[in-house]
Amino acid sequence: MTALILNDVCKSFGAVEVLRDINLTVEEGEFVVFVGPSGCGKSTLLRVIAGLEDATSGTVNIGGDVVNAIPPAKRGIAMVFQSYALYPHLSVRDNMALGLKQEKQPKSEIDARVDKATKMLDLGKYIDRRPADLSGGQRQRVAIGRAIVREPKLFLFDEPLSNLDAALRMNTRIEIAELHRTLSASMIYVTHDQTEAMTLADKIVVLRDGRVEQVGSPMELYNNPANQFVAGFLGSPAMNFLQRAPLAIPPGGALGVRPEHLRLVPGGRIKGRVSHVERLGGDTNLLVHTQQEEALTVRIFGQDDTPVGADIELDFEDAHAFAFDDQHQRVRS
Ligand SMILES: Nc1ncnc2c1ncn2[C@@H]1O[C@H](COP(=O)(O)OP(=O)(O)OP(=O)(O)O)[C@@H](O)[C@H]1O
Repeated sequence: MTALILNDVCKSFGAVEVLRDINLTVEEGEFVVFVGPSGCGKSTLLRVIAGLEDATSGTVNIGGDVVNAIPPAKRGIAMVFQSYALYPHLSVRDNMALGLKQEKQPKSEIDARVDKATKMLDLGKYIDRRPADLSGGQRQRVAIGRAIVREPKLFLFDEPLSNLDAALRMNTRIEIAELHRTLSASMIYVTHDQTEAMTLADKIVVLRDGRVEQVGSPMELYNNPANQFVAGFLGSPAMNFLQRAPLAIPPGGALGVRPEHLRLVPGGRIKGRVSHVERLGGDTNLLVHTQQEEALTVRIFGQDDTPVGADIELDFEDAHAFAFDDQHQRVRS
């Protein structure tokens, strides 16, 4: 059974079109990430799937049923928000159990599901605490636990890690990936963080201005971007785009080369001067001002002692370069 099918979903707020003709399928057990810049419509799309917003047109099909007219609580989904949305006066246990109590599930069933989620998320020590007595990461685990006990057909995550610091974000990201493996559940996850998208997704949906730019596995999008926007959005440091390139490109177009594909090579086709160096320990990023008056980034694996101001020569394998036309679409040779 397919977990979700969106057919021509549009959403406007008044005269403002926020989502345009979204078509998308999420297979059973798939982890799908919506990614895109701020304001592109990621959260609105998730809220339309959840039923927190109505689609202006188009259909939302969850687990085989068109749910446009069905309220959120009856859609078989569970949502985890950035803000946790826990009840402050309830304990961890009661926060997790509340939805099941409202569904009038028998007490033995509620206890069994809450115990299972508590073990899965290692929340045993905190079970009687209130949210105010938990860290941000623990609160988010409770919010995830509350979703798990519902045993939904589809999990929806709206930037769940945004309020956590970097180390905790990474740990919680790994926990979410493990959870997905354990539960084999269908999950949709919204983020503007491309690392989360790349590491968690079976399938990434890149959105821009309310439209789907490209859908594919992380490596498909990385290795085979359909256009300049996707090419520049995924990858850190971002892909370089050269207008005055050492290879033939369409008039008004650009040549994309990822920073890790540029090499310092005596006699290389690109000549420039190092304007800044970022030494990250494991990697070194050189910012280079080329003789063609373009700026680019070179990523060198490991430590490198090239100083600021050095004149350097760079090159890349032609197979690693992407050509884009003046409409920013990929040109395949
Ligand atoms: N209730 C609303 N009324 C009017 N406009 C809205 C409403 N909700 C969202 N928008 C607009 O819709 C657009 C998409 O917003 P949305 O929150 O879905 O973007 P997003 O991609 O999730 O952004 P972010 O990453 O910043 O959270 C924005 O321009 C926003 O201002």
